[in-house]
Amino acid sequence: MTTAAIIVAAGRGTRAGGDLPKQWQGLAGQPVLAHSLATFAAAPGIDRVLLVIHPDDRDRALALGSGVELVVGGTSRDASVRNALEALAGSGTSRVLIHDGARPMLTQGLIARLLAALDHAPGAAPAVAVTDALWRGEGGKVVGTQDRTGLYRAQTPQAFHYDALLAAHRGHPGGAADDVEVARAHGLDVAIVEGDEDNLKLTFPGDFARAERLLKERRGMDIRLGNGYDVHAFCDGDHVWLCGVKVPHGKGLLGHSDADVGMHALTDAIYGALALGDIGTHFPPSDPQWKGAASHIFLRHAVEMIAQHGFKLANADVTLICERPKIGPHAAEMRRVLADIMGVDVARVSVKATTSERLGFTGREEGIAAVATAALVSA
Ligand SMILES: Nc1ccn([C@@H]2O[C@H](COP(=O)(O)OP(=O)(O)OP(=O)(O)O)[C@@H](O)[C@H]2O)c(=O)n1
Ligand SMILES: C[C@](O)(CO)[C@H](O)COP(=O)(O)O
Repeated sequence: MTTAAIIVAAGRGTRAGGDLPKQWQGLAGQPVLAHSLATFAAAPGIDRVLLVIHPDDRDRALALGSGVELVVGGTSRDASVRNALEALAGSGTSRVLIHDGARPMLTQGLIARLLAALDHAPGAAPAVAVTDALWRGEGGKVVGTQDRTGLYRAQTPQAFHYDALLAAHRGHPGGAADDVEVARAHGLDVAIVEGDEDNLKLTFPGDFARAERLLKERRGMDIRLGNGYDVHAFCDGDHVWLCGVKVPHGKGLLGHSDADVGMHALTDAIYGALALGDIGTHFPPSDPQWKGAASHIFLRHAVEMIAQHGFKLANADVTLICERPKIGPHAAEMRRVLADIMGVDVARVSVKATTSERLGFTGREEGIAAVATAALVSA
């Protein structure tokens, strides 16, 4: 039995506003769509995932990574679903789950309930019973009440036997609100499965804040720790750059960039906490544009990555290892500069130093080493 998930994401999200269609806007550090894609990708019983996109969004969709099959959508939701169903024709698909890309909060539990329900019905869809009183309104006044008995709020994913839903779509004139409407027009029974109050559809701008709150609650506290280590050799010169501060010294530090060993270690600690490689991954030394570059460019990039991945910096600790120059007189300024670049309170940034008791390359004053730790917490 082959089961495909179809995520419809070809709409323009006009009611939600924003610079991008709602399904491509950021939510907890990722595009909205990435949340439901990840849930389907990890769900037992789901064999394929098709993402239905607007032609303008192809590059964004490709950037989501491999494993997702792209289908171009139509000018209405039901046309978008139909395109994906047709793309599956002849593939041996037996069951399909149709999901709004604008509903990032779906759970594997809901997917499992729907698949189980398909054993007993050609269609199954989640819904939440209406619990509030219902009114009719006119001109800002209540003009009547509506019996709420037997009323439900429809959600997605909506699950069907594939052949039956394809036939239903082929026979439908268009204009349906959802696939349950299309299926019922074709005479299919659709079982109501317990929905999830949190499985909201992002429709208006305010819905993003609610989804963000719910996702944070669901994830709980996530803590990431990274370490960084760097060494630069001394060369001729009259100053060194350490943690963003120009320190007068009888030698300079040799490096492709400004050789700020402390800032490099800190930058690598942040990349490490996010499992994003190191400075060389993002700013290859083979690339001449980074020759002599100020290291705050690297640190700023790493800090941008923190926010993009849904974290914030809890604290950072840098230790410089050298006999000279003496760091103590500059440590407060170094902390201030680093905190400023990272946009955090200076109390969250520590810079300290140690000698290596004249042992090793730092003891022989051949160079300076630095180690750093960065702790990130979910934002
Ligand atoms: N031509 C369309 C229209 C809608 N959808 C998708 O259907 C889902 C539910 O639709 P809705 O919330 O109405 O999204 P939009 O049409 O994008 O929103 P709006 O009506 O505010 O423009 C969304 O994931 C949307 O991307 C689609 O794939 N193709
Ligand atoms: C399919 C749906 O999500 C069910 O609630 C909904 O009908 C689609 O969104 P729209 O706002 O009605 O276009």
